[in-house]
Amino acid sequence: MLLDIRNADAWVNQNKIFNGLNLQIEQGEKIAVLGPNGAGKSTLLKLITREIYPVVKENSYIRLYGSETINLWELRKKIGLLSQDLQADYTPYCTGLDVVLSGFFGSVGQHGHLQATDEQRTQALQTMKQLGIIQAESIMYQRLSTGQQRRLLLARALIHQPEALIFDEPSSGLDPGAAFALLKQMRNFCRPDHSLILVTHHLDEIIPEVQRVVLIKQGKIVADGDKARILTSTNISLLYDIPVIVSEQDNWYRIRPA
Ligand SMILES: Nc1ncnc2c1ncn2[C@@H]1O[C@H](COP(=O)(O)OP(=O)(O)OP(=O)(O)O)[C@@H](O)[C@H]1O
Repeated sequence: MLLDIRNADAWVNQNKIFNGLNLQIEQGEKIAVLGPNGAGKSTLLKLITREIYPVVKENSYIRLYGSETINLWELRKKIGLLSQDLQADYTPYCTGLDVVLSGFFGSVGQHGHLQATDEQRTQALQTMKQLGIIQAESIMYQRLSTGQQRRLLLARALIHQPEALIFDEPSSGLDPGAAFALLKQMRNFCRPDHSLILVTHHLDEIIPEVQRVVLIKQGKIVADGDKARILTSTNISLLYDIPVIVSEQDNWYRIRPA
């Protein structure tokens, strides 16, 4: 099992975000997580990436790959992460190529004494070409646009061939061409043994490979199950407290005002 959260409480500063949270995700599952602003989606991802720890109490745990104490570096090898927070926290003083190479080391920015091999550099440059960001090879991160930074972080998330992708609003700041390239990368990644956890506000970036949808509101999972069963106009209207119409075509979903 990729993730097993049992009866977890979690606080962010003075705010209790989760109270007895339960969520299980099998290896190979592709899931989307939806919910209004402030619902707790990013906090959930931080519990998975160990940026936040749950309250220690009886009969409560978070297991990743079957372990409550998985080594952080092991975890980073297995996971490709892309989020707003990572983008904001990323150290400004490194080149585009360094950003992508840092994915091999699970580091943010400098990778200390670890030197990238020629093979890793070739691979990084190849991925940058595929994502249309090769021109940023020698440019400092801080001098790039939001969308360019995001493309680099996408390349960073994929470069070490992780088993699972954890993406928090990945298309934010991307132009349509880059957003479509992102969807293509996600689809290519979705082999049967690979897992995807996609937090999004955009139904149209829930790729057909996603089979399960989890709805979160005010720190509670209010619906969880098969995509077609969960992504209905009624459920999404209730989730966001506005009347919407959800439509589906060829396993792609769209939302519009009712
Ligand atoms: N640094 C912080 N200090 C205190 N409370 C915080 C902090 N960061 C987030 N929160 C609170 O935690 C709750 C959950 O936030 P979280 O970022 O997980 O929501 P989200 O569902 O990802 O929202 P969004 O769609 O806006 O990204 C919110 O109510 C927010 O006020």
